[in-house]
Amino acid sequence: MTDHDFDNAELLDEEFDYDGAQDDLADRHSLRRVDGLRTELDDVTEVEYRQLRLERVVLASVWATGSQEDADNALAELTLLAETAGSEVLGSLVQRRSHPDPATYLGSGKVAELVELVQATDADTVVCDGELEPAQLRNLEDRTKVKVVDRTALILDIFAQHAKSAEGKAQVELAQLQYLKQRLRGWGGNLSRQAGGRVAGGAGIGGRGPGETKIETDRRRIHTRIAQLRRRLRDMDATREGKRAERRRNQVPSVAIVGYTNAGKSSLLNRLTGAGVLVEDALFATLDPTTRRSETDDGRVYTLTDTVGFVRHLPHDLVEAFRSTLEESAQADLLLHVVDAADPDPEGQIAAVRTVLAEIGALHVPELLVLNKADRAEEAVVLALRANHPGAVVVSARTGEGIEELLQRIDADLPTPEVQLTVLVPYSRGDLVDRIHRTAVIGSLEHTGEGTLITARVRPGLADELAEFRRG
Ligand SMILES: Nc1nc2c(ncn2[C@@H]2O[C@H](COP(=O)(O)OP(=O)(O)OP(=O)(O)O)[C@@H](O)[C@H]2O)c(=O)[nH]1
Ligand SMILES: [Mg+2]
Repeated sequence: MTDHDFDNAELLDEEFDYDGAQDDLADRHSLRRVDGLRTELDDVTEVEYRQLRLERVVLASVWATGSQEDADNALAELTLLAETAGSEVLGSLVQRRSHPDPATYLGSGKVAELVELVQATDADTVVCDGELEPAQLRNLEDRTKVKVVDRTALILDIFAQHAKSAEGKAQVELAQLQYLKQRLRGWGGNLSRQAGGRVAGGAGIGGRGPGETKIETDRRRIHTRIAQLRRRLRDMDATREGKRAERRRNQVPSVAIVGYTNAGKSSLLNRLTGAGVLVEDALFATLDPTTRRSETDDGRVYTLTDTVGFVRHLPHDLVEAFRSTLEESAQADLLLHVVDAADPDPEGQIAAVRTVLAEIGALHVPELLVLNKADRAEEAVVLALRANHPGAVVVSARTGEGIEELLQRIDADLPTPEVQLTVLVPYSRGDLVDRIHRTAVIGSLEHTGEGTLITARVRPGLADELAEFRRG
């Protein structure tokens, strides 16, 4: 169940309750098994999300373009990703070269250093930045004698740990299977060769997905499973689309909160609506979209949706799997693009987010840039960002600074109702008057002997329903 599962009547008529999202964190750290995945295909597709096991990792990265600072930022982000996955980062190693080595990712001298680093730190996993070829992973495993995973596997692993709704879990499993499918040849044998070694358990990063050796024995079944997941996701999307259509019919404008992971999207939703959504200083805390209702000063209702954060080089399989979730943003009336102004590279984050927005066809939606964490950001950085992005609003979800201005900007940027009319609504139709209050911009309102006389700007759907009461 996602938070989308409310109906429109509820949306218009009731306040949302506290939804217990704060308990997410406790949930997330406990043992979980995905329901509904173990029916027909017991032997291959049983997916177990094991209890978070702290892994001892070292990071390896090839730095091809950009400044030293870019390289440092990239490594800091990889560290944060690894920690989010529950690992302890023991060391890292960066190599400057124009291309990764086709056989071993790092050049041979660096591979020798990596082997030493693994031994010296007693690490059990190497995480390489970027997306590696199966052969590169295999060769590095042969040399280091520990498990080697890439950035894509790491992100998939975080998503697997964080997925909560049935839809989110299905989406992550689909992405994991797509990723594994391309790497079957490279993985299975390699890991079984190492049976008895430290990686034999198959737990931890890259091992939390579908079991590799079993999968290798039946590739066809992966395809069956993928088809099944696709079907299931299509059905779920149909349900979601039904709700969206309902909202469109009632013409409730929607605002989607997008932005880089950890930018403060959930904090902002909480600040704007008191929603009680999980906030965590971790990457990809939010995977399931949460929708809350809000109101403009003149009482028009709109929805605010918080959704999964973006990251540089978001794995393509994940974007594909999460397409229907992400596409919600493409259908919004307004995007609040939240930026962490205290991040070392906010412009890089903005660019990465826009790349994903382009990929999901959301560039046509009006965007309001929100520079968040103003309480922590350096003034010079905020000034530079404002100069580059005129129209951006500076806020702090933490202190509340700028929130009033933001609300006003949302008001102003929401689509305004198009149809100007005067209606005389009989007292028996209080429901219509109520909807006018909630969706229209009211010019004047007067109680007369025959009913309520209202002059207002309303949206076309409501104008149609009011046709018989029009006086002008
Ligand atoms: N100092 C400061 N910290 C903030 C502010 N807004 C959010 N944070 C912190 O930033 C971290 C991430 O906040 P979230 O709201 O979970 O960010 P998110 O964008 O929803 O992150 P994901 O769901 O993981 O993509 C948390 O530790 C917040 O407390 C702010 O205005 N100032
Ligand atoms: Mg969030």
